[in-house]
Amino acid sequence: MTRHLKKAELHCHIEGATPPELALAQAGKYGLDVSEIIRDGAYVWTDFTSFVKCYDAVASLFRTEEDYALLAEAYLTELAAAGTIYSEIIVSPDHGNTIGLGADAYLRGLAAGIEAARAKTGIEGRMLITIIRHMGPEAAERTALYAAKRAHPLVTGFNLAGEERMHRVADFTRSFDIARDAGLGLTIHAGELSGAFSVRDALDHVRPSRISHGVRAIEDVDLVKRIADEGVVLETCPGSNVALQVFPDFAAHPLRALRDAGCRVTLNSDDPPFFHTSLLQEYEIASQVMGFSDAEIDSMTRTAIEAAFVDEPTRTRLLAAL
Ligand SMILES: Nc1ncnc2[nH]cnc12
Ligand SMILES: [Zn+2]
Repeated sequence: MTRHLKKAELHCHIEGATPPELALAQAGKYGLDVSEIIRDGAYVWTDFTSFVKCYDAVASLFRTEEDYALLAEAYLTELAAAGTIYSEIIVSPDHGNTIGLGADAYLRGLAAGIEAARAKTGIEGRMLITIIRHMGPEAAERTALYAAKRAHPLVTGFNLAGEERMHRVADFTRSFDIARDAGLGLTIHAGELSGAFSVRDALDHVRPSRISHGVRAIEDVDLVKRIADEGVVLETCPGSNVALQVFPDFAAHPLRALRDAGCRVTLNSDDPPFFHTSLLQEYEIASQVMGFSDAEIDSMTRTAIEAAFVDEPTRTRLLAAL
């Protein structure tokens, strides 16, 4: 049991945290048919491509500042009930723009939800603006310029998500330069759908302090050593990886091997209801299926706080809370 352990996560896509019941309520609110994407109370997808389609359809059910506030508050309140003291949500102002809400209102709504959850439970939250690979480098640069304006103080980081098999990290270096110059923390989805070369690309071209997933680095022993030597933090999401068949099962997942090789690893939920998981369940899997001790799990939580994109007084306070 890990319910008694304090928890922290660095990697959850906020629209991907929508429970199907909330998606159904949102669809009812706007009179929309979601029978193509929700069946028997579960999201319908079969591979990464259909997952992204389903994700985008769910995102389109959130149309106002209040909708986004409700989503963030509900998610963070659930996390806090499971003992979570810190969460970074990955946000996409492009979704706000697509729906006609606009990026500022999108962030304001999410921030209101984070603040409401903090007021109720004490959980601390931050937002990482993401660019999306399959939307291409030009769209990414526009989003980076928007992120650099620091539209909300709770925006502290910058990520690259989306279809990893499209484009190379080198295509997005300008975006990352813009985000870095604005003082945002950097992380990149790599080594999830593509192999070790993709992680190497991210480290060579951007040098982020963290890699989102990074688990397929295990295919290259020299790269694993480099990650360990350079102290790069891996935001691992085992439940997501098994759901997307990156690995056939938890026994084949490299979390233990990466940790044993000296890599700094953390536990994360990614898109929890899509992958039939939750942060609590990721902790449970680490404990009950992968056999990590409570002390080993605590050290992953500590690593998450050490690598969090927060100011130093907040980090000190969070570390003291562990
Ligand atoms: N697991 C994932 N990988 C890449 N992009 C994503 N966007 C939402 N979930 C994602
Ligand atoms: Zn992700």
